[in-house]
Formats: sequence, structure tokens, C-alpha cells
Amino acid sequence: MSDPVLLVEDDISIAIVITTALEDEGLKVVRCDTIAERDRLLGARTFSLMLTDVVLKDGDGIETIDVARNQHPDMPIIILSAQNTLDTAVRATDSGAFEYFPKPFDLDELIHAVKQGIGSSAAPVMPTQDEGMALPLVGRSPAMQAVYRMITRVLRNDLTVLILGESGTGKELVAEAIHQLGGRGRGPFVAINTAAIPAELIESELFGHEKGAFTGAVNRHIGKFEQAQGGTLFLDEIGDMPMQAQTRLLRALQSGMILRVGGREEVPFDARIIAATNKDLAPMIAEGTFREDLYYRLNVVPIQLPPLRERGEDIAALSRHFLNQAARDGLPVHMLSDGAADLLCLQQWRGNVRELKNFIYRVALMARDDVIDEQTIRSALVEDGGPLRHERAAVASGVAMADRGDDLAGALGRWLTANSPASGEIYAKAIAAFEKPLFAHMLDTTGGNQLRAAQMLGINRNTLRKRLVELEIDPDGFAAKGHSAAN
Ligand SMILES: Nc1ncnc2c1ncn2[C@@H]1O[C@H](COP(=O)(O)OP(=O)(O)OP(=O)(O)O)[C@@H](O)[C@H]1O
Repeated sequence: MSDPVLLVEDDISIAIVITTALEDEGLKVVRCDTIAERDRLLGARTFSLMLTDVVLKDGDGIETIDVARNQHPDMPIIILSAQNTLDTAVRATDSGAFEYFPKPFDLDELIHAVKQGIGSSAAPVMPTQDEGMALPLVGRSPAMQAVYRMITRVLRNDLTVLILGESGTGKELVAEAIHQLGGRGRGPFVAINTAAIPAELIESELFGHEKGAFTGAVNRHIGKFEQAQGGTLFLDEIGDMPMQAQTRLLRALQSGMILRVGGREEVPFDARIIAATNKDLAPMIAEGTFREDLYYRLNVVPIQLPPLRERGEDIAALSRHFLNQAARDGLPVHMLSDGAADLLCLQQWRGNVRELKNFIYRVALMARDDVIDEQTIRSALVEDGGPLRHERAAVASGVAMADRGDDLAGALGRWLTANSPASGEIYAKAIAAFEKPLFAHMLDTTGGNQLRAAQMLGINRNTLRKRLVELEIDPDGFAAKGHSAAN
């Protein structure tokens, strides 16, 4: 039988779960809960693999990993961590660990990795990373954990990365993190937003042009590819790239050489390529507006960024992060109350992190008190205007209006938890709670036209008017406001 697995874990319940699962797989497990005990065990015998927690009573499992590795250079190490930051993910990867699992982890995946690790024996040793690097990504949700793990996988190579995700989810920030933390951090990070450049200029922007290449080309121009030599080229909004430029890009990626517009000689380039898009490229490929072969060239390692609505648990941390950032940018210093943070978590941030950031900056600028409380946030949401905001205002008044029909049950659940109406009045309160955002929404849709709103709802105009008074909805508030969505 093979050597046992060494489990260094001080959380008894996690240890039991892992031990049982490994034993079910026919593996033997030896457990300890301190670094000292770990080292004693490692000095006494060999293990097929070590699973280690990071924060232990007498030390840090990653910082002391070399002690373990020196004793058993071939023993694969899997790191388990509850400190789910990008920083820990990077430290874990840099430590040369075979795998890194943020807690909570998927047990099946962990067992799979253990078996793989035992099979692989020697762990790849990763180069260590520079100290003091800024790690700008905030959020510890499981969805972001998956992103961090993907990031760590591309740091020690130059594979092309395709970052997918809605607008404002942090695609550019992830590209910068890969650049900074990876091997090209000392080189330039050059970004080009394809959507922001007129189609006829894209090729010259990307590849440069020779003097006289076209009318207006009075001087030679060095394109982004060449500017990014030794660093990273970030091709943002790749889905907006015109066909002709796509063809040229594909050729460059295939050959590692670029040809300036109007140029004769090809120039080699040495830049890591990271592309991003908020578009679904599959239908574009089907329609023939995006080259399939280019897609495969770019999509070597896809990283999918979750929309903010799928990681509500990150909203409080992000909000506080942006308040600090705002203060560093010279805005007044504020704290965020827990109630205010909870309220922010309930909102639908359709513009994702960017929208939340803009909102927090506005609040930081306007708020009068040191502590930003629920009421401040509520007023800011209402003042923000726009149809989305009315839903949000309704949410802010204690009513969760579902963003999508399929989310109604969840919204109801949240509302019940948040408001815990007394027994005997649940029906009346829930119906009123539902009516309020519904009426607000209809008034918003009709620009405050009560007659039209009543018709669309299929209720009597007087009934609507009466309910508006009872529910304290001011229809005038919907009249003048435009329908432009914020940002
Ligand atoms: N996880 C995060 N932690 C801290 N700040 C973030 C995070 N994600 C995004 N941001 C900030 O939110 C803003 C929007 O992010 P970014 O520009 O990277 O989004 P994007 O997905 O590239 O957007 P677009 O598709 O519109 O180009 C930036 O100011 C960025 O710094």
C-alpha cells in the first residue's frame, strides 16, 4: 500500500470530512493540527501527499512550506485556505503547491486532485514572485475564487487568455493583474479598446503604419503591438473588431510577426495577448461576423467573470474598498454602516462593479456624516433616478422587487427574512410589499401617467390613486424624470 496522506488541518469538522472521503477511496490519512507536529511527522516517515491548511496555531502553512519541501522534495502539496483572497491564491501557487483549494471547496474536486497528485509525485516548482505587488481584486465569493484560481494558472506561462463577462465586471482589472503578477510585469501593459476606435483606424492603431501609407499618415506610427513589446497587449471588446482587422490579427498571432500598414517588412513581436469581450461570440461566429479560427486562437484559456448579481456577498467589501479608494482620491473620508452595506447588497447592479463604484463615489462626495447609513444610501438610490432606480427605491423601502421573473421566490424569501411580518398579517403585508414596487414600476414605465398605468394594470384609476396614497407613493416623482439609465 502507498504511503499515507498527511493532513495538516486544525478544523476538526473539515478534517473529518476529508479523512472520511479519502479513506473511502482506500487511502490512509494521518492528521495533525500544528506546524510543529507536521514537521515531526515529516521527519519520521514519508507521505504520498500533504494537504495543508494555511493559518495554523503555530504558523503559516505557506510560509513554512519550504521546511516540508526540503524534507520531501517529491511530495506533492495541496493547500487549503479559508483566506480566499487573490493574494493567498498567488502565494499558494508561488509556493510550488500542486494545487490550491479555497474553502469551502468541492470535496469531489479535492479528492480528484489528491489522486492526481499522488499519481504525479513530483510537484512543479514555481518561481517566487516579487514582493509588494498591489493585488487590486476585491471579493472572496466562490465565483471570484474560481477566477483567482484561473489567474494563478496563467501566471507562469504566456498562454493567450480570453476574458469573458458583462460590462463592468472587472475584465481589464483581471488582465492587469495577470500582467502585473505574471512574468511580464516589468514590461508595458498596453490596452486597446476596439469598440472605441473608428473601424478604419483600428489596423493602423494595432499594427502601426509607415509614413504615407494612407492620406493623413504623415509620419511613421508605431502600433500597439510594438508598443507592447516585452509586456502585455490587452485587446478589449474584441467582439467589436471589424472583419478585416480580425484577419490581420489572426495572421499576426499565427506568425508572431506584424506588418505595419503600408509596410513591406514584417516585424516580430513579443507580447502576451489577453483579449476580452462582453459579447457572446458564438452567435457572431454563426452569423459570420467573428472569425472562428481567431476565436480558437484567442480562447486558449478562457476566464469567465461573474456578474455582480451572482456574487452579492462581495458587495459590502467592494463598497468599503471604493470608499477607501475615494478617500485616497481626495474625497471626504466615510465609514459604511452594516445596514447600509446590507442595503447595497440588495440592489441590482446591472452595470456591475463599475456602476457600484460610481455610485459609491457619488455617495462619498455627497454624504454629510462620517458614517454612511441606510438612510443616506436609500436617498442616494432614489435620487439616482432612472427606471432601474425606482425598483431599487422600492427595494430600499423594504421590498425586494425581483429583477427577473424567475427570481420572485428568492425575492419573497429575502423580503420575509428581512421584515419578518407578524403572524396573521403576512398576507396583507406581502401583498402591499409586492404592490409597491409594481406600482412604482408602472408609474415609471408610463412616466407618471396614472390613467395609463391603471389601464395597463387592468385596475380602476381611483383604486390605483387610493392605493398610491395608502402606500405613500408619490406619482409626481415619476413624472419629470427621464428614462435614461444611470451610466
Ligand atoms: N474585483 C474588483 N475589485 C476592485 N475593483 C474592481 C473589481 N472589479 C472591477 N473593479 C473596478 O470596476 C471598474 C470597472 O472594471 P473594468 O474596467 O475592469 O471592467 P470591464 O469588465 O473591463 O468593463 P468593460 O467591459 O465595460 O470594458 C474599474 O474601475 C475597476 O477598477
